[in-house]
Amino acid sequence: MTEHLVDPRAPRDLKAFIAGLPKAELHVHHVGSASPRIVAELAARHPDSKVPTDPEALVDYFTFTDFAHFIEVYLSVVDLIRTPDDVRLLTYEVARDMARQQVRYAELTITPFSSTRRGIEEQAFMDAIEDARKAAEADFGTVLRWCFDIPGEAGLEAAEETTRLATDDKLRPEGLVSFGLGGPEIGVPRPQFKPYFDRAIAAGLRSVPHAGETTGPETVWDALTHLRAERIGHGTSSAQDPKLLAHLAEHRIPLEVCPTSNIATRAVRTLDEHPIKEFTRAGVLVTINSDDPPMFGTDLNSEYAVAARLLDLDERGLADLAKNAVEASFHDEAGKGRIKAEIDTYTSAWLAR
Ligand SMILES: O=C(O)c1cccc(C(=O)CC[C@H]2O[C@@H](n3cnc4c(=O)[nH]cnc43)[C@H](O)[C@@H]2O)c1
Ligand SMILES: [Zn+2]
Repeated sequence: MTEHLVDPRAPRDLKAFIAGLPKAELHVHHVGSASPRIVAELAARHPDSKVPTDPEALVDYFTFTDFAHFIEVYLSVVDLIRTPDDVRLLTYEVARDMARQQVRYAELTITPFSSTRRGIEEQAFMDAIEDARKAAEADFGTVLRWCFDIPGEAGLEAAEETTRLATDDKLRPEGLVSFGLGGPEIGVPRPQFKPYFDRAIAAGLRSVPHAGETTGPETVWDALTHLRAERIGHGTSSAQDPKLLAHLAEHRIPLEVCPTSNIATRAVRTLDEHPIKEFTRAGVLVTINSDDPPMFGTDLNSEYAVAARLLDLDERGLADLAKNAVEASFHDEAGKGRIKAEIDTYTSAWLAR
């Protein structure tokens, strides 16, 4: 599956290099990572769902007219996750798919509000993700960490619930490192979430809201000013504001760039028009991510191949890109050092062949 998804325009050797390159992923959604294999298994458990299980039909189902349509389809897949065992299966199998792509570390964005409001008991939800996290690390060697995000469109009730789940000492899972804000941006101003981000940050979580995916650069400024963002999810429209690009570069605020996602949700018209090159030219730290890979017909390896083409990168350039993600992650310093050393060893061995 991974092989045919890699950008067919990337030189063949570069594809093989990417496939073996140790990687970290910082922007990837839990439910949005459910592969056709996982969706089929969940749908078999809950046959009343309208989500097709046939992979051919899924390709059509995962073709979006706009961002609102994407969220509608996304929530129909959320409806397939009904029990703690569904949560565990999804999480563990997503880690298996990541390990196949040599992902050593991933921060998975989870929306606990969507699950608890659908009736999954909160402690059982936390136990399921933690159980899967530990099993995935033991079985596949992939380290998982969590970002709990507020589904902004669901309002302040969702913000309150997400903050409570993320900061309650008894509930808060060990793997939780960050706090986010997802869903549509239009009509969902960032500043209203300041009190919730303040509480999450006070509890030791890092701030990583989505911003500038479907609205302009002012949303990115809001995320920086009001939500004290340490990284920006997407930040695509930052390219429209040179002062903002300079600020991101100066303050080393990384962007979590997800090129194919931006095309699939029609935030950007074509890959060739994607502003990633403007980001690197301005000195902004760019990380490459897949967002909701099966829904967008991609995977992390394909996104690296896209980046190689758009940024004209060779193997060393790709290795630097992979190291950017490790550097921008919230992994501990020892863990970061191990993955960066592995990237260097792999790259040197590849180039010495
Ligand atoms: O769960 C609900 O009942 C609910 C009610 C109202 C609104 C929502 C949402 O807006 C959920 C959004 C959902 O989308 C996830 N997501 C996945 N990919 C992206 C992305 O590229 N940009 C923004 N959000 C994204 C997000 O994590 C939320 O889980 C839910
Ligand atoms: Zn996202």
